[in-house]
Amino acid sequence: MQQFSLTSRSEKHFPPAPMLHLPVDPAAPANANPAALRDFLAQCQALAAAVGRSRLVSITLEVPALDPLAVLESIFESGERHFYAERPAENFAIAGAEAVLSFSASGETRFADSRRFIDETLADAIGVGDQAAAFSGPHFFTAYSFFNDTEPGEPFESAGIFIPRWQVARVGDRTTAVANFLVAPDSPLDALVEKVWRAHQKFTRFEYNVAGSGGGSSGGLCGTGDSPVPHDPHGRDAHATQSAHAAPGELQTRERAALASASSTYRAAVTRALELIADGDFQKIVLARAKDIRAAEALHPLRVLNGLRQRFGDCYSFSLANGRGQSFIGASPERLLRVRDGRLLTEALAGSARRGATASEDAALGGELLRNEKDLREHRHVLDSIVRRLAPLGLQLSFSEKPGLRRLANVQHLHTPVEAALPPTVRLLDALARLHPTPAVGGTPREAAIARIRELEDFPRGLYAGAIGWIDSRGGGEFFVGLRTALLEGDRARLYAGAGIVAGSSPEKELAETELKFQAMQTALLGET
Ligand SMILES: C=C(O[C@@H]1C=C(C(=O)O)C=C[C@H]1O)C(=O)O
Repeated sequence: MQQFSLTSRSEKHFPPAPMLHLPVDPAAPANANPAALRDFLAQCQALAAAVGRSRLVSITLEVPALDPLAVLESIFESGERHFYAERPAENFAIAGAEAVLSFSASGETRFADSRRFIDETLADAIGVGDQAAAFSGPHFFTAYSFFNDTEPGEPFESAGIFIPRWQVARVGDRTTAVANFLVAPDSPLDALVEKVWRAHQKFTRFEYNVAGSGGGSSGGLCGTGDSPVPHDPHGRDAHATQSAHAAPGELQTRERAALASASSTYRAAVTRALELIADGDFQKIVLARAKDIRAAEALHPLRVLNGLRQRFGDCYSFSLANGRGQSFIGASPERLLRVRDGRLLTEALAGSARRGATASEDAALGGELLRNEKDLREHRHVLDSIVRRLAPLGLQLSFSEKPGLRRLANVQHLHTPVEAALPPTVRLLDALARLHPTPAVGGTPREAAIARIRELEDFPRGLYAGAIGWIDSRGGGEFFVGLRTALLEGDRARLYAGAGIVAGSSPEKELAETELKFQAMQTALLGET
């Protein structure tokens, strides 16, 4: 794997140089053999020699139907990076693993630096295969933490990007496989041919590994019974621990005390935020909690994910592994941004209520939410911010004046989709840099609220409420917000949930809302709670 450094060999090219495509059909019988592959790679090597540096080569192939999650689970190794995202209601899933090229950045320039890395990588990339196929070509799997900077020792960088060695994606009933590799002017050609040919064979006749996919479980309760002291991946005291060796609902006394104290810490933070709102420091702030739990055995991120994708069909079920044994998983309801065919899609999602047990209770709760002045105000802050932040880019946004409802298995939200044509001069990352973090997860005014989040929360957010997604070689891509999530390491999980606070919010109700939001992940990790 190569780590990219910003050497600025090319000045900012605008618009970016398109990726070079060679007119070779890798699926044609004449090409699908090692000798033809060798010729092709020799050609790539000549192109690498011409510029005096390695070139990223990306081969796209349509393959027989595959489930990308099953492929990733079959090949899963905890020492490798991976990215997985699926939204069943939109009928797509994408998986990628093993970094061929990676990049990280931090601070306020992280979006601009990422853009430069992507442009420079694509300027040197060579692609073959069906470019019209969905998810063809190299993809930049990307994660931005909530804050511009992360704290030392956090498992994910403040901006982390990788291009996977292999990628499998499904849209409807079509599956594409992409192999990416670097060809250096002096790469040993035979070894390269062998490696790429093996990958080709593997994905055209993929066999799932049903028995041993890495051990661990998607849940189960802890049986070790000793210390409920949380393992804290960030080296701080955790908010609350649910060491789940007790049956759900039967918390030990110490655990109950820890949960009660976490609850009162949260209520106190909300009360303080309400004072700051009354003082005019800001109008909205989103305050979150972290909850640490422990399972009976190692938690396998992809097995947990299988439960999430089944229960939350209209969310992004995702897993991001850092290759050092930690993964960040979730079922996020919130699209931050999608860019496709010159159109940008984003949304305001804020204002929450529980689901009802019956159709009439559910409809009544939804109706109340749609009329609730406090929730509508909370929602409006997000919509206004999206409009304010995107307007300077010259976007003409269209959205409806009144929000609708997004109904998830455990909770319902006020929802307003926002759409615009993207001017050719505006890039996905320009829009993302302006949108993130929206007041759905930060606050308004942005800077004043965000500064207080660090003060009022006593755990690092990391990727919680961050921006996670991918960018393709044509400038399209999709990002969602890191919500309804957990950070997994071995048998430990840290769950995150927050709620928007505005004048009129009640500490008790906000606490209940975070419990509701924890539920999705807690159930996926430990079974019914
Ligand atoms: C902050 C979270 O969710 C966000 C906050 C919401 C709210 O305050 O009503 C609703 C949806 C999300 O935008 C979370 O899930 O942790």
